[in-house]
Amino acid sequence: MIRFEHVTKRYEDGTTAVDDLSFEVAGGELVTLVGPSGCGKTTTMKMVNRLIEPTSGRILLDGEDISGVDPVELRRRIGYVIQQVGLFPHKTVLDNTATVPHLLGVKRAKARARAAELLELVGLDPSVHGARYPEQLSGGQRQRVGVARALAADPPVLLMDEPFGAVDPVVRERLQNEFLKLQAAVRKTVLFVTHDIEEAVRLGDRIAVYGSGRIEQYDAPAAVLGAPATSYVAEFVGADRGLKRLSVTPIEEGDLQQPPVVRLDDPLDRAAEQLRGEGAHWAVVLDAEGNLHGWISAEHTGNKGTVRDQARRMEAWLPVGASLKQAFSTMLQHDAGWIAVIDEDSAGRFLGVLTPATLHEALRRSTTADARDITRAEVDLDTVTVR
Ligand SMILES: Nc1ncnc2c1ncn2[C@@H]1O[C@H](COP(=O)(O)OP(=O)(O)OP(=O)(O)O)[C@@H](O)[C@H]1O
Repeated sequence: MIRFEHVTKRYEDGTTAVDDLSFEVAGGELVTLVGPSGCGKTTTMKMVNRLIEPTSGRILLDGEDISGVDPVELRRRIGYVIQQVGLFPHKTVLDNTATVPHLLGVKRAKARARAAELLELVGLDPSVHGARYPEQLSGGQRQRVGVARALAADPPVLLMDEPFGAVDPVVRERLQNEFLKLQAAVRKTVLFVTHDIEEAVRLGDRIAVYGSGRIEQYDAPAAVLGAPATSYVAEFVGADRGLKRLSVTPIEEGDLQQPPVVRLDDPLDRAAEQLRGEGAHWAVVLDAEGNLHGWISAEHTGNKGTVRDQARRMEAWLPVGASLKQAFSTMLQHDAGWIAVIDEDSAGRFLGVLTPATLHEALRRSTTADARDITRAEVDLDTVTVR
């Protein structure tokens, strides 16, 4: 979708801001450009909508060399969100959002109706916030309007330059979560500049870690954190990268162990026999549909009655796809040696359990070490020791 081919930008004073850059962003992908100040992120981004022209090399949008596209026409296909949102102070929020469609020739009433939809999409109530002026909004609300406005012409590509940089960390995290939900729905091709590795990891399908004018590593967040390509990247992502990786690695079905399972209506003596046979101290209890009910300890089996009489409710569970960080945190919160994992999409069907050992394995898997021919011993798990 967006392709950089040997792109270099040298400013007139001789500064090489971007040096022979080649990379590609797939359609519908969210790529974060992350790196220290002055490493060329903004220059990279501004070359995509021709606010800056490359010194050499080509940029292709959907296979078309953008140097031959009229900049105004090009920018209609590209939404642009910046930190200082750039809203018109004398226009209401609704009119700010409706500006682009209106400029594109959409009738005023229709443009405003679309603007109201977009405000709702970014979590603002058009009937409350629509009539306000930008100065009557909080910083976080202004950023939301900036995103709504960038989406107004429904462009396939979004460029976002530190869009959440000016708000406090709590609002920032909320905006990030909202944006991820929005992106799951609208699936734009996004280039997102940030100098914050946490933000890059949280939002990006892939991350481009910039050194000076060059990309040092371009990969999925888990891989950048798990197997930094250079010592520069390792230092940039931080010594706690193992912990960061927990938050970007989802629980997958293949990570799970299958413990002994009994049903609510099984007689207790049969459950006791089963657990003895398997040498287990506990079993997961499922209802007749295979959904998670709870668990039972071996010492509570063997009497008269059914499993239902002795089963305990299961507090420590998560849906498949939740992050390993949530899994770890749930284990700690419930002081549990294992947690149950269910499929929320099929009414809570039990899939298996995650233990500290399988969590550790899942974290190793997340580096895709095997695919890269990296031996497991080289995959560094220095900061997360799960015993
Ligand atoms: N118009 C310009 N003329 C000369 N040098 C420039 C110009 N714009 C940017 N630079 C230089 O190019 C380099 C890259 O700048 P750029 O703004 O792309 O970095 P950045 O990674 O986005 O930084 P930041 O995170 O601070 O915004 C820097 O050394 C900067 O000083």
